[in-house]
Amino acid sequence: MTLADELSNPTPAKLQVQNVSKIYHGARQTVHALQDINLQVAEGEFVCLLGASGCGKSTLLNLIAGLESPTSGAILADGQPVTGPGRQRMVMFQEHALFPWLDVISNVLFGLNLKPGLSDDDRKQLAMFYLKLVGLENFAHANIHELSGGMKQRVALARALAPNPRVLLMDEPFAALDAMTREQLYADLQDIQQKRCKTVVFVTHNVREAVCLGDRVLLFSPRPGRIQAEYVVKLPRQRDINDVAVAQIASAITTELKKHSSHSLA
Ligand SMILES: Nc1ncnc2c1ncn2[C@@H]1O[C@H](COP(=O)(O)OP(=O)(O)OP(=O)(O)O)[C@@H](O)[C@H]1O
Repeated sequence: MTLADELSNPTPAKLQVQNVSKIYHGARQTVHALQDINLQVAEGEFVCLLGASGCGKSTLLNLIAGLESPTSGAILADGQPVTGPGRQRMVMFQEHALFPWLDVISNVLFGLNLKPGLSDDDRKQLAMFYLKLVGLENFAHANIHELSGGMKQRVALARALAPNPRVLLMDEPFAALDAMTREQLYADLQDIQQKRCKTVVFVTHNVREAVCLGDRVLLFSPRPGRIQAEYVVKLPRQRDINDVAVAQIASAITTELKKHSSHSLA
């Protein structure tokens, strides 16, 4: 590679979404879920996808995860086309999706099955490391049904983190939790993301949540989903969702949203 090539080819973004459209052909109707989405996410960046219900946020997340394929366009991770799920891109959903017949540590160990070359003892130590990171080291052998909703989401977070993915794809992971539990998880997630340098794409329809967490907030238009506006949030971390500065930016975004959408957002 020549110097000119080097200069004209900066390090590729961690994630690239290039002219992506997604159309679902159902038995009764065709849904144009996404249209001409272009997006670059840098390594270590926290990007929030914000928009009303049905505007295609989860669809985009699933495409980035490799769980679905775009109708047109391409998705690249580390410069390589995404053709299916990979252990560098772990997904966390609103519902914890834990295995109820396994205890807490076994659920986290399940995530480690994706990681080759480790002894059983290494895996157990790693699982305990991640349980400690999410504050559940004393619940390693608890049954899933013994945990609160917030604790279940913490186990799901530990399971997603355990294979040490570079990218976390989170689809409204805290939506079902009470406000206080959510606030604690906002703090923990920011801490983990910064310390472990994760790239995060986070779907939400909660404007304050997006501003509290995101380095960038991408506002989606209603169907077909397009990126309608982009907000760079320059507030220092750790951010608190109750900060006045967070509320002010959220309020400006909400005003913008109301201009373009008849749907209401939190
Ligand atoms: N597998 C599918 N088959 C057919 N249509 C689908 C499928 N998945 C999503 N859709 C449609 O695509 C559109 C976008 O859905 P998507 O779930 O991505 O929106 P969303 O912004 O994440 O919504 P919400 O905030 O309610 O989760 C919706 O109209 C939905 O009905």
